Amino acid sequence: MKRNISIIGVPMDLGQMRRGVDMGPSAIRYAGIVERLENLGYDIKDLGDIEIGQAERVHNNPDTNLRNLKAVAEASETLAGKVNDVIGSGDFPLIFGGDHSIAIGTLAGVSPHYENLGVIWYDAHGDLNTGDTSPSGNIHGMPLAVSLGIGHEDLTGIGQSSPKIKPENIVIIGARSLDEGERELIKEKGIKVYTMHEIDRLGMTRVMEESIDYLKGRTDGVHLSLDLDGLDPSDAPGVGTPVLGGISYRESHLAMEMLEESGLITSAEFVEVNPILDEKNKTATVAVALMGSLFGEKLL
Ligand SMILES: NC(=[NH2+])NCCC[C@H](N)C(=O)O
Ligand SMILES: [Mn+2]
Ligand SMILES: [Mn+2]
Repeated sequence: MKRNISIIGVPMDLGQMRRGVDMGPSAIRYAGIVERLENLGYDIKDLGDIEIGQAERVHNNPDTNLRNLKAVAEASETLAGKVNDVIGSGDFPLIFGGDHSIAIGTLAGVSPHYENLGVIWYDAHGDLNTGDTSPSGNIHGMPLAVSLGIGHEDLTGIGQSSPKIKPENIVIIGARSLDEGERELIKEKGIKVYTMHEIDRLGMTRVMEESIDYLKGRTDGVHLSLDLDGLDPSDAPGVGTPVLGGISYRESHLAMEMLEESGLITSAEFVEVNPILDEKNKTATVAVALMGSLFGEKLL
């Protein structure tokens, strides 16, 4: 892992309807992320939060089924530029959400730097909806589709080119809630998914070994997009769309440690921490602990 990390906070809550997820970046900082990483010997630059337009927090647009499209698209463009600059400067970009719609901007900023960008999508959901398939109109359920070049052009058109990633370079881990259109897309594109079924059956060790092996051979950089709702709600209660039966805290630590050992990860984001829904900042604290493991924290 690179020794210099630049942090970008994205207080985005327009990709979904629950208030409070815009306070995620503050909660993660309050839980001590900077000191935690500095203690591991990293040089941290906290670039602060990007500004989110509060413009039209509205009802759904019936033509597109995309809530707050304009404001989400603008923030994504800004984030893409910042992430692009961070990688250009040689630093490791570490992004704090905010809801998962921010991955549209993150991946738009990361992708120009790699021929074959890999993505690990650690999430209860596929986030593979479009306006046509989404049951909610919430853009946080769409970023992975957008990054594949599927969806509204105001979103797929962000950054320098589209698509940002190829379907064969994606691994989804922790899925247990997929909409019909998402299931179809996964089959059509042959996206590799480890659902909770595989995690139960194979164990997290094997899931991560296989994921790492799979991505190692075909990618020249791997982005980790970790939605805290990938974890079980008992370990990460402060999320807007919790789904029972998730990945445990322990399994998640193991996953982060194995990623660290692999040396594969070149950028990362931690999203969907919602302090209003949380219990004493537990979810932000879990996020910080997982980042500790991802960046090499060891007991002995
Ligand atoms: N990033 C997330 N938490 N996404 C949840 C998405 C839920 C549902 N699939 C939807 O499209 O609305
Ligand atoms: Mn999710
Ligand atoms: Mn998600």
